[in-house]
Amino acid sequence: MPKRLSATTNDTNATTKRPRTIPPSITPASMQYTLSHATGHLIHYPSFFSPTASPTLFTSLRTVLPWKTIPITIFGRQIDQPRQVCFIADNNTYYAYSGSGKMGTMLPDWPDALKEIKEKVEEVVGEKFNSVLCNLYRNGSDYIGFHSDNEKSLGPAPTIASVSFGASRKFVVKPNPGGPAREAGKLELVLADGSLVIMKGMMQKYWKHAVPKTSRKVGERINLTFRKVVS
Ligand SMILES: O=C(O)CCC(=O)C(=O)O
Ligand SMILES: [Fe+2]
Repeated sequence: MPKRLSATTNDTNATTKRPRTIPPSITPASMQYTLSHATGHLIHYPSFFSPTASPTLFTSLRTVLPWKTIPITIFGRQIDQPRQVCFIADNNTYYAYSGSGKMGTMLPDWPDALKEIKEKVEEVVGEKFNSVLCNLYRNGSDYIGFHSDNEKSLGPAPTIASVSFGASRKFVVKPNPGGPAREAGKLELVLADGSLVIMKGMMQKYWKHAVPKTSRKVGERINLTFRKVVS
């Protein structure tokens, strides 16, 4: 019998068989999820940035970052991504994902707000990042479909730190059908303003994640995914 999702907060250790939705009202310092057979690891800090710091950071990132609608090529066809993005990285660091083409930094220097966030995140993660892929979800129609951030350039077990500002959106994690975690359930989190999610270990190999569309009337959301491109 495979082990199911186990969720560990600061003082509880719970195992569940059903998909879990963690409402944003439950805000311990961190919630850790070991995703079946230790095939992946997800740590959720529902309120990593304070409610006073987050709106200022949102405004700064919304203004300073060069948001773009970037077409991707899927099966030879070009389509616009259903959100705006931008990529900021150290010089000579390049990244490409599912048909995006090779991207270099879209600004010559890291903006102060981004530098401040990166340093705070690096401190808790205990690793350094050299790039960030930023997403702007303009409303509930913007989304990111199920995918893994499993590009070779990130190495075999990448650590990705994902920070969210603005509107709360659902973040869904599910196991790959053929993988060792296939019998585990879905995990659903609500990623609120100021939250941090760290994904590491075999997360990108055996699991997929998504931010689905919503018919709820939601405002803008900015998400930053800090990454370390290794090759
Ligand atoms: O918006 C999010 O929370 C997830 C973004 C994401 O998965 C990605 O950029 O790879
Ligand atoms: Fe992702």
